[in-house]
Amino acid sequence: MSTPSASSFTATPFIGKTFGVTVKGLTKQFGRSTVLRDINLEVRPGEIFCLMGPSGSGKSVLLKHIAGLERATSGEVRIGEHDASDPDTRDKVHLALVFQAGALFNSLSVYDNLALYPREHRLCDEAGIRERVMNALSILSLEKAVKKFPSELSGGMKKRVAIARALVMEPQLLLYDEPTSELDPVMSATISEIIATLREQTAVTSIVVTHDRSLALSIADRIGIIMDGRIRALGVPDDFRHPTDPDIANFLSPVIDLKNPRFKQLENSHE
Ligand SMILES: Nc1ncnc2c1ncn2[C@@H]1O[C@H](COP(=O)(O)OP(=O)(O)OP(=O)(O)O)[C@@H](O)[C@H]1O
Repeated sequence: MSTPSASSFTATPFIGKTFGVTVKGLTKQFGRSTVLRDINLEVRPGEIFCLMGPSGSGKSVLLKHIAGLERATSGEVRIGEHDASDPDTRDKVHLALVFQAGALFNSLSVYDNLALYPREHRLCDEAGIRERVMNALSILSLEKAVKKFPSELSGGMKKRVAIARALVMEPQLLLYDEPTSELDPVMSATISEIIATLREQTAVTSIVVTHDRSLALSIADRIGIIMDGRIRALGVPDDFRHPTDPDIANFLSPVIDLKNPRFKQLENSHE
């Protein structure tokens, strides 16, 4: 299988304008549970910002607010000068999401998965759609997969198709939710390289929710760590190589203690 590398593809710069994201005093409650607590954050135009944190800490909920898929209990999210929760913002900002599971339609070929958005939004005629789709597939070295169906693809190829589908939308803001989950280290490194190269070549602002420490340390301009609904640490990758905060250190390099009584409890729960 051919895997793309930074040097093996060239992206056409899509759209000159790119947007930053401002999160101000964002709090989100679901019923009685407070999931985000007074989040303040600035993602700069053209930046790769990696958002990390333990499971359940609120990363995906924050990403959904940026995508306009959740309404804040209080506070606000702005994309450039536009309110992220205003449905009209989607007409003004080309925003694309790369979801955890790839979210491809199994009944559609790779080509039709990519063509769906421009067809539904009547962005151009079929010849224009073909050009966009083939350009995105070539950027991700996926030309040979054009007629395949998602069930015929490996996990890494599905992630690349999901990124290609996002590119067809000519995004000015790209939101990735766990782009390397369930991938082996080589494919994870390839996806990281693709995210970095796309940003380099198209200047797209990229927000990446990830558990992948090596992805964040290798490609992020800045990293934010969210714990219990709050931004607990914010900095450049070098700040996180030898963290002094014990909670951050333990999150990034957990020490596994097999004598921990929790393991005994887990064992007993399976008896
Ligand atoms: N629609 C919802 N209704 C109620 N609770 C929700 C809803 N969406 C998320 N939550 C809760 O909000 C909390 C944070 O969820 P979120 O998906 O943001 O976590 P996460 O940090 O992305 O976790 P993971 O790394 O496991 O994906 C969780 O306790 C989750 O159960």
